Amino acid sequence: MTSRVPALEEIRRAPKVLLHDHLDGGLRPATIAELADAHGYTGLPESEPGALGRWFRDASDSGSLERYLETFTHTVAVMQTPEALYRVARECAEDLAADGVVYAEVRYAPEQHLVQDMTLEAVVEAVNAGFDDGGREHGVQVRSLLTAMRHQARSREIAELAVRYRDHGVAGFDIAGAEAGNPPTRHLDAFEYLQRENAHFTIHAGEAFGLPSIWQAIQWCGADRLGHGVRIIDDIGEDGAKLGRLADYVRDKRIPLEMCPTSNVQTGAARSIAAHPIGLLTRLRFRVTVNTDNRLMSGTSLSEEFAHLVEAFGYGWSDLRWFTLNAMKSAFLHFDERLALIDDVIKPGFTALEEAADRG
Ligand SMILES: O=c1[nH]cnc2c1ncn2[C@@H]1O[C@H](CO)[C@@H](O)[C@H]1O
Ligand SMILES: [Zn+2]
Repeated sequence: MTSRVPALEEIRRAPKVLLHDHLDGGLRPATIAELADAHGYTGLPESEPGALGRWFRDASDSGSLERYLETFTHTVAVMQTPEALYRVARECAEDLAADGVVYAEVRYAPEQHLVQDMTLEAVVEAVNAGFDDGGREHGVQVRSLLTAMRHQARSREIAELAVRYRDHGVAGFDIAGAEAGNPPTRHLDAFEYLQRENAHFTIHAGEAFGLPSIWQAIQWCGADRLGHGVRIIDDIGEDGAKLGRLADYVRDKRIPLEMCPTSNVQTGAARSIAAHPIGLLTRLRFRVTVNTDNRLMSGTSLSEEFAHLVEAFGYGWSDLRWFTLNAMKSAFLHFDERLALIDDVIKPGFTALEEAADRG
């Protein structure tokens, strides 16, 4: 039986789409502990998996993006060999499938995995193999997005890497890291190159910094989607009555917002889930998508993010279907492939759940 108010266990069965999830933010605590042991990494704050998982969540609850990002030192430290990357990617696919995700774009920064002299290509191939094998075994399609770190200077090189692997598991490009002081225009060269190559990219913008960052990402860099984009709210009147020119542009052009509610509460970009701009942006029919950001640091899953929104805003099955269709339409996948997933997987899956809810 399915209920009218979607319950967590039912949401898990819905065919979902995830566009914003970091590979190095989604490891299983037990895997971190085992890899640390195997590779002689002694820097972990806790050794027992349960305590380690709690440590990541608590340490990420600081209200500051910079402090949130410090926790990645530990996950990146244990992802420095092809075997470790393969395992982490394969388990990621397994965990997403267990949560009912049918299509995912998972991102990571290849330049952070070169400590033991792997080449950038070896990094990409190890992750791709993990996604392929895990995806095939558990029934989920996982593509990667290659991230360049915004405080570093390798974005052009990483953009070229993304183009080289565009037909081999890599769906696009992204920049991430501390936003304040590192505007997207620092990487204009990479974005202009990607545009010339007809390639897709998203930019973390409007998370820890406001409208200028979003404006640059769209109007200077040409981003297809916005990572977070929560601060677009600064260009919208209190009750949504009046949109500024940038907010109008984002809505008119249907620019997808990759929203990550729990992560935003942890980094201080929103006060609570109930106070998260996703409520207003959804009412105003921006192209909102729901995402996890970092399942480990936020102790979450896509189903749990949906369940939080159901609780805070009273969303029903039709809203969850709408978020999912928004995400699938916004994926960096060819149009015919998006359509096939919508027609063959997403719509029938949601219809079955909705019909069961009507009968129940
Ligand atoms: O919400 C976020 N905002 C900005 N950067 C992030 C966020 N989550 C993770 N990373 C950064 O992206 C890198 C590659 O995956 C991570 O190592 C982390 O530093
Ligand atoms: Zn992110």
